[in-house]
Amino acid sequence: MKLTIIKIGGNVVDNPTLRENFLNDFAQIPSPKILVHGGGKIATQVAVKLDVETVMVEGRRITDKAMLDVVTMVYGGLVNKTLVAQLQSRGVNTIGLTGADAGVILSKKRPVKEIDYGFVGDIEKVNNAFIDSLLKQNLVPIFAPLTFDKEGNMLNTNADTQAQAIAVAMAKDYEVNLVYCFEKKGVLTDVDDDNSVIPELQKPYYEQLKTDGAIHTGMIPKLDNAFKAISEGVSQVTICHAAEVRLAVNEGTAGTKIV
Ligand SMILES: Nc1ncnc2c1ncn2[C@@H]1O[C@H](COP(=O)(O)OP(=O)(O)O)[C@@H](O)[C@H]1O
Ligand SMILES: CC(=O)N[C@@H](CCC(=O)OP(=O)(O)O)C(=O)O
Repeated sequence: MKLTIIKIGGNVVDNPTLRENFLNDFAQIPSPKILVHGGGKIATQVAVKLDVETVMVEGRRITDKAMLDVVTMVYGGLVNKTLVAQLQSRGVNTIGLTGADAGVILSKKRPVKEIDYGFVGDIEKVNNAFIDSLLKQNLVPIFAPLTFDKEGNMLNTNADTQAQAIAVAMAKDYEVNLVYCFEKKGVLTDVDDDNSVIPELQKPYYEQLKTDGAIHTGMIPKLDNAFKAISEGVSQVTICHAAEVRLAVNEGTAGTKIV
């Protein structure tokens, strides 16, 4: 059986037009389906208001106790519950979850090496049977990028990684189609030119573009996760513009396909 897993990033969540159109499209995608959201941009804005400094290293947020409080409020509360309500109004029976709810995504606090990331979690286990039980009740799970550990901590977890881990876990029982939606038309050879979409991306070309500096910043962890998903049993992985999500899901003709 097919399962569609869509990830949306902070630039989509934070843009009213993009978000509204995306939610209309998401509502039309056949179930079973899962939504994973980010929200890094909103967390940074709220942190400014609360006088908490944002530090990012290689696309990951250094999460001290004050920042953990911010991301728990923003991802687990504001963003997650707003998306739940907005999809409910479109007739989609959503249930919003962090990884701590029902113990669905267990993590380990990232060990301190050269860098102390603070309360950042590396995923150890996804309870795919629990997620499956939600899907079998015709619910649509919406995951916030938060996990938990056995010591009672909430942990901040990159949303691209969370989507990959959920997709890999669900691939045991489903033919999973994982779609990363963001604000560009796909993986580009020139990041400033939306007409330079790479239709199909293989690992060697990715490595070359990375070396050349054409692929950088947030696209690197996204692609590392995309290739991991494909190598661990996910049937299809696409990176595309949020406005093209239905094309990507229904026709497989939008954005960049990872092969
Ligand atoms: N070759 C590339 N093609 C497209 N985007 C790229 C590329 N290289 C770097 N990027 C950057 O990666 C960003 C996407 O990563 P990120 O900001 O983490 O997305 P999200 O928040 O949606 O997960 C784009 O906004 C773009 O600035
Ligand atoms: C550990 C870590 O970096 N977590 C991310 C989680 C949010 C996220 O991934 O949001 P986007 O998809 O919008 O980038 C962060 O706090 O920024």
